[in-house]
Amino acid sequence: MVRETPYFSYAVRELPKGCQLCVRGEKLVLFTTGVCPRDCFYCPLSPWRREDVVYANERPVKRVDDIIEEASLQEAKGAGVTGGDPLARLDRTVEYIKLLKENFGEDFHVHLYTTGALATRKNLEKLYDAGLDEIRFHPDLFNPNSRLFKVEIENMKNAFDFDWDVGGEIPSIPGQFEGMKWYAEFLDNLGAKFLNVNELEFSESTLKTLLDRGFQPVSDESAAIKGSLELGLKLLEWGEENTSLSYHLCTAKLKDAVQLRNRLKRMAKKMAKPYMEITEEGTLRFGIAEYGDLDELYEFLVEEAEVPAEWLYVNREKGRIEMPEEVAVELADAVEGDVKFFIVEEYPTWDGLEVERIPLP
Ligand SMILES: C[S@@+](CC[C@H](N)C(=O)[O-])C[C@H]1O[C@@H](n2cnc3c(N)ncnc32)[C@H](O)[C@@H]1O
Ligand code: SF4
Repeated sequence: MVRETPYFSYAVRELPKGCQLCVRGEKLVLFTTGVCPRDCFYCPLSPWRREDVVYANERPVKRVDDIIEEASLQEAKGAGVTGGDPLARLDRTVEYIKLLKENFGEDFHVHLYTTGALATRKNLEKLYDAGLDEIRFHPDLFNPNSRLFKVEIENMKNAFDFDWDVGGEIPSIPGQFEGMKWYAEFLDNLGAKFLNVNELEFSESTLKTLLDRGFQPVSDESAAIKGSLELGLKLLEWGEENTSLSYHLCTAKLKDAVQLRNRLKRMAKKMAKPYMEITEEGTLRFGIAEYGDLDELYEFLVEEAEVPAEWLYVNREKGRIEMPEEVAVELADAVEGDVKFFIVEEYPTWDGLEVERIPLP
């Protein structure tokens, strides 16, 4: 039976270990390069992420310590190594896997996504020796006449010489059932453990291409593509009968509502300053005051408005003074002039993305 998980996704048999940690927000997302030998029409990466850049979650990585710091803040129990194709910068990827294992121990679970184009036996051996626990292949399945597809499929066979979990991970593309079935059978015959299927989503950079190809979003509020989820479910039903693989159909809703929220909540506990409230969604909520001269504003708030200094934090980078929500509400009522007060909600992430701003009268 295909079962619905508590995370708005669907599964047949056991969830891969990498997914079990990811849905709980316990996986660091380690993007080791945007470089990739492929050019999938559905590639979600923005143009600046297609470059040779490194990120740990949303944090740009300048030094290896940035990776350790981010993983510690998140209290991560593992990492998903992604890209691009992490094998396009193999030495860097190997170095980071070793670093994580050295700092957080052997049990820190690391899985990696790859096209397979560069998965020679020698390269896989380096990843295995670094401690990689799980590898997921995404070959050019929807372009089966390409030269790369043949190389990727050949290379995948090398992965079965090592004692780690091997699986596939592909998007569910409406109209491509035959290809997806073929891949499930191929994996099953090789002795793979699982096939993960992702509900297809558009991103800013692919919306036009997907619309031109006749795909439609499921609604105005969602990035998911119509028919992808249903096709994924059909594959899971077929796969349960015809293969012995485990399947996980990862939905757009899981990524937004569960995985991201759980990761944010873990981060929020570490990032929240005393005057910030952690919301149900894992965002940080607090009050702010904005005014041209922050020093003048600070002096006014402490001396004239008699706000205890320990309730205030001058954030020069963002040009504002931060405080508890209730204090901002009271001050907005009492203070006249050009000072502007707001309640804001931000992600507890490195970039502190603002998701809500309520002006106070
Ligand atoms: C974002 S990629 C990262 C690793 C690598 N770039 C790749 O494509 O395999 C991870 C997985 O996302 C899936 N994916 C790629 N494009 C997608 C899209 N537009 N919507 C949903 N899933 C997608 C693929 O199944 C892929 O294995
Ligand atoms: S393999 Fe991944 S990164 Fe590479 S083009 Fe395809 S979706 Fe983009």
